[in-house]
Amino acid sequence: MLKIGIVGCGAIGTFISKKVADGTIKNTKIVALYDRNIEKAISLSNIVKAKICRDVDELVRGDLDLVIESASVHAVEEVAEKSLKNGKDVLIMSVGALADKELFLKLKKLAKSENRKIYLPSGAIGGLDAIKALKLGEIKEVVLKTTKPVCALKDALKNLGYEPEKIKEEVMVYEGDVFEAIKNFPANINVAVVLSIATEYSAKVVIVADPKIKLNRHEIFVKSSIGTLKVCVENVPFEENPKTSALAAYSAVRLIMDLAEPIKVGT
Ligand SMILES: NC(=O)C1=CN([C@@H]2O[C@H](COP(=O)(O)OP(=O)(O)OC[C@H]3O[C@@H](n4cnc5c(N)ncnc54)[C@H](O)[C@@H]3O)[C@@H](O)[C@H]2O)C=CC1
Ligand SMILES: O=C([O-])CC(=O)C(=O)O
Repeated sequence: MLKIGIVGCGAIGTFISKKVADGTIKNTKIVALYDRNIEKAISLSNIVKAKICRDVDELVRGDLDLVIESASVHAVEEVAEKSLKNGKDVLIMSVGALADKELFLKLKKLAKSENRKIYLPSGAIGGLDAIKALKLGEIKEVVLKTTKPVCALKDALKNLGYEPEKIKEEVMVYEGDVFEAIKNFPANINVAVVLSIATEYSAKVVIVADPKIKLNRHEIFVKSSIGTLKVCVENVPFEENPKTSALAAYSAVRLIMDLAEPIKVGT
């Protein structure tokens, strides 16, 4: 039985928990929950009957095997470091935090010394299986173009001085490197960082706000000496959190299911 603790009981944390509760993910139990908004932890505990923890320290000290971070980029350092130091594997959804190379290398070193794993799901994008193989050649170009409805980008746009309600036509709201992208769109573009980690190449990122689109679209372009990959995913957003694509949560569910599979499909 795989015992899981969840930090961040929002759209993704709740979705994964429901898939454990309904038996889609077998031989697994959610045993501990933490959310800085206690109401979120309480409503999730009504579904999975797990212990509600006061803080991350209490959660990582518990009897569990895997901690899922589904909170925010700001939570990653504490959750991952404390999980690994307490002998737990960690699955990170807010991969954007790892754009900080120092943090990435610190956690990698810690996972190695503690003989633990850090899992980074493909999240809301596809093609990482092929991209990891393309990386064995020479990567020449990596581009991610993300188009989301204005409402999904609203908070970030306001911080950047846009008036989201005045956007009536599609508009490019960002073009630049992955570091500034995740700084400005921390809840929208984690996928650019996972792409950069997989390719070990700083992706060029373009973000478009489109008032007419209903889906979250990610267009991925990777050129390597081995070949070129073009993938376009069009994701249904979560009703509870339109910033997040359902595929991101399904990808984590799949990853957890695969931990127990005797046959591994794909790279
Ligand atoms: N890797 C990927 O492809 C994707 C990653 N994400 C990221 O996954 C994370 C979770 O996404 P959602 O479930 O949609 O978000 P959400 O906003 O629905 O839920 C996040 C929950 O975490 C809690 N929280 C936030 N900061 C916290 C902290 N420091 N400590 C404890 N609790 C905290 C909030 O109160 C909230 O209940 C976000 O960072 C999001 O940006 C989302 C979509 C795709
Ligand atoms: O869910 C998505 O479409 C992508 C996303 O929010 C992220 O990468 O942060």
